[in-house]
Amino acid sequence: MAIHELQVGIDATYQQALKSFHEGGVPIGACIMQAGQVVAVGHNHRIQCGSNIRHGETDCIEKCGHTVDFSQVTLFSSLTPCLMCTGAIILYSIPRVVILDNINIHDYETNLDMLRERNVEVKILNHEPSIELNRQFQRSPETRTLWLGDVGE
Ligand SMILES: O=c1cc[nH]c(=O)[nH]1
Repeated sequence: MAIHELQVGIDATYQQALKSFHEGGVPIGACIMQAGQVVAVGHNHRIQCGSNIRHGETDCIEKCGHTVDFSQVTLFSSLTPCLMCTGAIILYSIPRVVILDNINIHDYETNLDMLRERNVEVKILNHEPSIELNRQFQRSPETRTLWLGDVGE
């Protein structure tokens, strides 16, 4: 993926994370790109919809409906995918995943192993603004419980 396309994906994903944060939600965003274009964006809806399963990644996959050929896309996520999102990536045969923060999560390495075992290309960027947003949300006393509930710790 060309550098400018990568930047488009990073920006769209981070904007979704910020959007969720400004809505009072868990700040995890995602986007799906195909042939250099963003075809869907999504973010976590734990607070906004009281949802346990609309994570950034699953929300984004859901928004693709049945019209997107998942074999041609790259999914960006502002946090390493959880087990559920890893399952969805494998289920829909998404071939590439770009992760913006692999620092603020501790038990998800096995999810990355699972993706790689299925030949999913995993690119970890460690994008500072995403890391900082997640770090603050995880550490702040007002939002810590929310974070822990969402990441299943
Ligand atoms: O992968 C994850 C983990 C927690 N929350 C999300 O939105 N996505």
